[in-house]
Amino acid sequence: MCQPQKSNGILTVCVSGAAGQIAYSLLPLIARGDVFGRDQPIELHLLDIKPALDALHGVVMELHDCAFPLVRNIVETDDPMVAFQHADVTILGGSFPRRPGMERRDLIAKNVNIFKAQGQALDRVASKNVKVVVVGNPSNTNALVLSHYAPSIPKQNITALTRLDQNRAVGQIAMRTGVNADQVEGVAIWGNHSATQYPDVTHATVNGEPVMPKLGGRQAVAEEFIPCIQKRGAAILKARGLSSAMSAASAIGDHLKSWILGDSKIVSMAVASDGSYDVKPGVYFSFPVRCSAGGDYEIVQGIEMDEFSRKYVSATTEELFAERQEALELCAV
Ligand SMILES: NC(=O)c1ccc[n+]([C@@H]2O[C@H](COP(=O)([O-])OP(=O)(O)OC[C@H]3O[C@@H](n4cnc5c(N)ncnc54)[C@H](O)[C@@H]3O)[C@@H](O)[C@H]2O)c1
Ligand SMILES: O=C(O)C[C@H](O)C(=O)O
Repeated sequence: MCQPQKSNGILTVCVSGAAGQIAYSLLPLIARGDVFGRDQPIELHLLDIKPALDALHGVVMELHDCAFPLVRNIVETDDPMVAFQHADVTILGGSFPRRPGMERRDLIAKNVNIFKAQGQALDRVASKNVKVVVVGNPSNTNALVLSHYAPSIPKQNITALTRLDQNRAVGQIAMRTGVNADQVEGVAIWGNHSATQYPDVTHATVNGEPVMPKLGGRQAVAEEFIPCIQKRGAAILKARGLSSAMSAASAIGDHLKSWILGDSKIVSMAVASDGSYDVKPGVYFSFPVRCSAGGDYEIVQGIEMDEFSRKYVSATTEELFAERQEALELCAV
């Protein structure tokens, strides 16, 4: 069950980047009750930057036109202090996009400023029990910066989205083996939401049978399946001319539903590393987690990791610590 901070039982859900394309697919899912439950009334706090406020107002007009019974109030603003006020759940999609010629460091620099300001605002006005999912890229490192500037919010309440990568892996397995997606189990995403992520199928099954041979064995998985998932975002961008939005929104809904309402299945989320699987504390790293109702989760322990998997986990860990170093240097400026 959700535990709204407000005594009237209304859950305050903040969406940043609310005039953007992910929000356009996500807001109806939330407003209809598909994420937090069909009996959970909500107040929407929609945040975007000043130049996008007219577009945001158009989105709000459409939300009114949908006449969703669960939506009790809508706030539209360009001020994070207003948007995060009493927020129970915050979805952070607003970020600076990569432009041609930008180096990764430039992208991190632009986003450090955004997530610094948002972290400080969250720290001051959000519920101390707020649940945050960072979506804007580079999402794991943006989550780290946010957490750095929001010391009063427990680190475990801040997460970044890798459920899209998990869903992509499940979708590919289902397609390649000719089954429905719900017949696939045990896929895990490790590390960064980037091309170094490790979509791990070493323990995955289809109808209870190991997936690896069905995908053609380790070499085929290494040469075809893993790169397909790692580069799926770029492939969609190339095909659509826009980055993924419907699938991202659907994955955000899945992430929050598992986290807030609990899930009998193991799912992947980027969470604060705690030394599990030799990933030192200090980064937001995607692990397989088990979510219990009410917003608690734990990193699943004891998953056997062979040499094949260790190599990938080590590469994505290295990338995240390099991003951390760059971000913290920029924070110190
Ligand atoms: N983690 C994932 O799995 C995943 C998947 C897909 C997309 N993404 C990322 O999610 C982000 C949003 O994607 P989109 O397709 O909705 O982008 P979009 O460009 O359509 O929308 C982004 C919105 O954010 C707003 N914005 C920019 N700076 C802001 C700020 N400081 N505060 C509030 N709002 C701000 C923009 O005005 C815009 O309306 C991008 O960074 C994208 O790369 C992540
Ligand atoms: O927006 C992007 O760069 C791609 C996005 O993160 C995705 O995985 O689709």
